[in-house]
Amino acid sequence: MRVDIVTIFPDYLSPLELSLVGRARARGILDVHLHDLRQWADDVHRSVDDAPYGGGPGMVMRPQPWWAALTEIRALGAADGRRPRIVVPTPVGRPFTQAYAADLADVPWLVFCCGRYEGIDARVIDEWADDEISIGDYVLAGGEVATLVILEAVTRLLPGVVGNAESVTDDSFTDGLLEAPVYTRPAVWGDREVPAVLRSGDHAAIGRWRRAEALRRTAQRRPDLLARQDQAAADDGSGGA
Ligand SMILES: O[C@H]1NC=Nc2ccccc21
Repeated sequence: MRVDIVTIFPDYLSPLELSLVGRARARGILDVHLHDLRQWADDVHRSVDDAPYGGGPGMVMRPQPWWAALTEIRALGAADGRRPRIVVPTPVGRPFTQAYAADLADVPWLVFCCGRYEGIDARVIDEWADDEISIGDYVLAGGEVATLVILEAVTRLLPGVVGNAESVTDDSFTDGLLEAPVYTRPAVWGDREVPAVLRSGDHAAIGRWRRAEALRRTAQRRPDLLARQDQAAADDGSGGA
């Protein structure tokens, strides 16, 4: 997978050199290219923002640098007919979910546009954005952190990135439930003991315990996920969660 990221703060993306994504890059599974938006700004001050029409607080990112940047990046694929899927992380986007990550993991070339200020001129979004994605209902200062979140979730789904393929399929949200609690040695820590069933060696009982804990946790913390499960079950006629 090729990923291009356009930002006015390239250093903000340096975590992509570390850990899971860093290893995927070192192994050639992911090919990341960072671009400083300012290199395309057409004025001597390299300005990327301006006052919003209609007034209001803050500044808006100008169309010209984005248009030039995305035109040049898209042209990289012209020779061999490749076209990127252009993603704009934004608070007004579609919610990012595990299913959305799985969708993006199948795309050979992603381009992330990191907005700052009050956002990017709407004409850029209208013309160029294939996806507008929100990572949650809270306010960040820009799209860089959201791009890191989206890229980590997508990268771990790429073949060969996560050693134990099972840990990708049975983690939270993949089966629609929150994961059960996890434990490791020692068996007793202070006055707290690991649930005996997990040390019983009875894998059927362990599976039942984990499922019950996942359902209990999900009902307690994310009843919305259970409702989604029940609706999905109703749609395909099978039993509830
Ligand atoms: O405000 C944030 N909420 C959710 N997603 C975002 C993506 C880019 C910029 C800002 C946000």
